[in-house]
Amino acid sequence: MGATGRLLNGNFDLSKVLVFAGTGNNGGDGLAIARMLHVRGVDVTVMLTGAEDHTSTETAQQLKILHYYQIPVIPASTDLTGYTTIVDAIFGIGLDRPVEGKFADWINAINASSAKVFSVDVPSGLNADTGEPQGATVKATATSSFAYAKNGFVTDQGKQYTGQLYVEDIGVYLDDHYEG
Ligand SMILES: NC(=O)C1=CN([C@@H]2O[C@H](COP(=O)(O)OP(=O)(O)OC[C@H]3O[C@@H](n4cnc5c(N)ncnc54)[C@H](O)[C@@H]3O)[C@@H](O)[C@H]2O)[C@@H](O)CC1
Ligand SMILES: [K+]
Repeated sequence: MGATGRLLNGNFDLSKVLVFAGTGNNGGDGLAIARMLHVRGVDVTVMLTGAEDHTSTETAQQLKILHYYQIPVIPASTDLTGYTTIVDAIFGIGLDRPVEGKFADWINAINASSAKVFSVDVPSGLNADTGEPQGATVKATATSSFAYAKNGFVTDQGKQYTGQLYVEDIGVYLDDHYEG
């Protein structure tokens, strides 16, 4: 079952969903989830942490598709009133420095909201290798991790951030190798 399936499994109130997306590929995964929820009739809004013309190639492609579907894409904000589920797609394994400033404000707002939080690949702000928070870090209700459970998710500290952990098969494995 993919990440979207975890959201559709009945444990999340999907009356009004917010996808909080970064401009890297983790955000792109969030945008793909937004589209899949939209085509299933879910009311979904996307908040983007940066400018639309400063996204990764994959994320730019996903944005184009969202615009085709007329899914609302608005600037990131700390006003999260009314959302029943928040999909956290700000940072994944590309986190490379502590989370500060407006990113910390957004993550603190996500943690303070009454919505359930579903993290894409990694709870944003968590160092996936060590399980240590790098500044403000999302505390998820559940996390769908792609391909394998990161080392940091099995530490006592890491588990406090991932919530229920799912591992999604995306067709890549740790022992993949090529013989040529
Ligand atoms: N690598 C792979 O094989 C795959 C990656 N995928 C997705 O791609 C993600 C990784 O994507 P990326 O490498 O684009 O990285 P991310 O999307 O995790 O984040 C990278 C962006 O965040 C910025 N950033 C990092 N730390 C920051 C901080 N503390 N404050 C502000 N900005 C910060 C970086 O400058 C960069 O712009 C994975 O977590 C996963 O969701 C999946 O789509 C499947 C395959
Ligand atoms: K994330």
